[in-house]
Amino acid sequence: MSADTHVEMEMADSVTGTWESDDVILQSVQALTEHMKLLSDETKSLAREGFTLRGELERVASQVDSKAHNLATGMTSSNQVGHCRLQGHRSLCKSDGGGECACDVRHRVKPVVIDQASQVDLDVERVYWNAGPLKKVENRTYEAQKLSHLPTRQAVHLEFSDITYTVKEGSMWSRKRGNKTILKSLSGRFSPGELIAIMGPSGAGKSSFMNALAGYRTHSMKGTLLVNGQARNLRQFRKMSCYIMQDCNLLPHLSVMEAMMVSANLKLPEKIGRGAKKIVVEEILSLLGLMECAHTRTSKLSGGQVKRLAIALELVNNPPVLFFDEPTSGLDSSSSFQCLSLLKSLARGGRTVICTIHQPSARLFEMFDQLYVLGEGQCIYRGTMQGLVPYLKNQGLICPPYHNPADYVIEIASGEYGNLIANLSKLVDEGKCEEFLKLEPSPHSTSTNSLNSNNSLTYAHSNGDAASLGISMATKNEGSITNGHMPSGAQSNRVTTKAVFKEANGVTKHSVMSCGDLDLDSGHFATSFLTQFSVLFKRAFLTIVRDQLLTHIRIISHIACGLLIGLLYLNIGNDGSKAFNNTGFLFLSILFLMFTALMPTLLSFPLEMGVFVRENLNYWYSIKAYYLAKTMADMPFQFVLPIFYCTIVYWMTDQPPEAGRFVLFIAMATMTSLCAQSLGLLIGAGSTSLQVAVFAGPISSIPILLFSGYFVTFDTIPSYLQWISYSSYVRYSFEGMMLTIYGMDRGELGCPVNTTCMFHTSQEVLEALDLGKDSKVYWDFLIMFGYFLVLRIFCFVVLKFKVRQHLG
Ligand SMILES: Nc1ncnc2c1ncn2[C@@H]1O[C@H](COP(=O)(O)OP(=O)(O)OP(=O)(O)O)[C@@H](O)[C@H]1O
Repeated sequence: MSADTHVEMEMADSVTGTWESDDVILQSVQALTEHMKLLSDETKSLAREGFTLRGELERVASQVDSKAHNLATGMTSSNQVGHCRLQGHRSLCKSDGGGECACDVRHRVKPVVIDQASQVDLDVERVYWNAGPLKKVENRTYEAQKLSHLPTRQAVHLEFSDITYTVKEGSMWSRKRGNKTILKSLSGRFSPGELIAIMGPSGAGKSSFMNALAGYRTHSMKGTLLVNGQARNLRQFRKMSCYIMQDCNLLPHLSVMEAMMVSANLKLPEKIGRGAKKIVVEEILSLLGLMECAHTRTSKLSGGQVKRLAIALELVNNPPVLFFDEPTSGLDSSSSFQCLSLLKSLARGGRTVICTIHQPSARLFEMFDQLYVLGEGQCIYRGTMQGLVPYLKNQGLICPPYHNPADYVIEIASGEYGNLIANLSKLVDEGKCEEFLKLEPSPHSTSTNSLNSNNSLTYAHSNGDAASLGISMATKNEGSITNGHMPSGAQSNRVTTKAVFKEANGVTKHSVMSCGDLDLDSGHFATSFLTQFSVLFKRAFLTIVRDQLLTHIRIISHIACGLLIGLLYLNIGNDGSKAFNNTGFLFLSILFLMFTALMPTLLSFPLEMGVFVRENLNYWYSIKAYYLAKTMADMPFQFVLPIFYCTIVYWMTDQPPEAGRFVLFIAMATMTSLCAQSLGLLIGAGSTSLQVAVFAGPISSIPILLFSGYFVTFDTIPSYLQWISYSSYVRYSFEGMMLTIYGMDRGELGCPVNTTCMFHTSQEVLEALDLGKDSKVYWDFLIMFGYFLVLRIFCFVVLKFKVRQHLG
């Protein structure tokens, strides 16, 4: 194949052509086969030498052996190795084993100039798919690296030095209050394309370290953190990275596809159409094995699926840096393996993948490329997974045979072999680990290896290949980003453009994003405030409609309790002998409306807080957009439900049959409900847990009810406590309702024959409850509206505070 070949594919569904053998590919396959055999021999000899994990190595050796054999067998049938001559152009399609070949072409690929070396690499990859025996091997790892429709991103190198994190210890009032240093002068470098594990015993500082790297603990953190050679800009960095927490908080009432579309609509630029976003979403879902449950509600997913969905949600905008806090926690060994395989393939795609891990099994441990081992907040080893055992051996710490090296290093970090942490940390500082920093091929990484033009075994991420994996790598070959410096503005776009063309040149990579679609360098959100609001409003509305607790039970209870209360106080509204009962009915109605608005909010909002914090920290949207959407989406229900209730009870209890009074009654009821819900939001946002919220909600209602003027009239309240009465919104609600029913010159009340009536006029009822002539319904309404606004503003401030707290 000559250099500078032009390749073009036409848009078509399925086309056939003539199959041709290709000597270049045959040569490449032969070379690859030799390498696989070599690898197999090396693995076998390692196993023979009694290297740790003997069984595992032998298994790998036999697998490599059989793959090499299969490949060699596939090669003997020359018609399976070659090119499809299609519509006058050479293309890379499947052979049917005979002279015909078929091609499923879905996209137009612009003509691109390709060089011979990269074409050889690509052809070899094709052979993996075309050669009969190998085609049967499902290789999700390989697939995971592609993510061809994701926006292209620049790879990110993280470099940190002298990271120190100190917290205040002891209570605020204690004399013994002092500082505790959790992270002690940590330095290192994390590169793209590698799966990095932060390991250490419990309390070693893994989470604190990752928080510091991710930018979630910045106030008490000291040290330098460079992103592609430049000081980290926190806003930019948060936009280009994502943090997947241990507890994957998801909204339970959305399906997997709906949740993904919300993510796509918020994280991808607005100019990208819905169809294109759907392609991105479907690609990620099928890659992560979630396509089968695309229409399943997230509450019905298994633990492993929840983890994968949490990853999928963040992958939408293809962040080049991924942080995972204990990604395997709560998963069985098989799901843990799958989860780490996925992370590894994401790393192989050019991403920088960093996870904390407690104590991985030998099988999981082997999957990591780089380790950063912590003990008491100090680094005791940093280097490759393979380098750990030799390094420790150099220090006189010999890992016993058949012992998991991960367990061994954790035992060392826990002090089981004496207090070695200070010494080991000193050795790391002296650079004794440096020789173990270089990544060497591991038996498990065969799927990510490819042949370069020199036919030497290299990692996929070590040259331009990474561009075809969705992330453009900052390597020596990349012109202006030679030194790992992140280019800005046009320069950045140029690099991305190059990557996109490389994709086109590649096999079937067609990013639906055009270059420059993603403005990574700005610290702004991907979408405008209006888009954020509309996406979040739709999501919140859908969630409320589907939420049985919040909506279905509330609708039923408003109707059922309305009927029950209506029957209990049937036809008493105009009876002068039952005026006290009628005031009881009004107060009971307020109580009912108050608690039916307060309790569901208290129960649901703290659970939603986790989702909000995660999404906000991962830079999906602004707090303002979320809060406004959440508040507005609930508004229709806050109007409709009191209308249901009031319509039933007002007429059943025979209140004055006047339209004006009826509308005012509904208005006061709605405002009561809104105030109660706002209080619920405030308590829910401010509470540290659901239990605290459920306790604090009803307790906070006690003074509000006590000072409402129903149990104790205003004049009876001691003067030094009367101010509390002004802060009780129920006081205004009750007063407003009383004035609505008995005020506005209602006149005489009915008095049945042969009955002694305590009250003959409505004015007498109002005076009995200290509701003087100067009380006005509209004032009560306005004060409640002000109360509602103040509570909502407080809630917003609390939400902001909570996010700040997380940012440390
Ligand atoms: N805000 C804080 N105030 C006081 N101590 C803290 C604070 N945050 C963390 N620590 C302490 O710092 C140490 C490291 O905590 P960290 O959560 O980072 O450990 P870890 O290695 O992630 O532990 P685990 O594996 O158990 O989650 C612990 O001893 C913890 O108690």
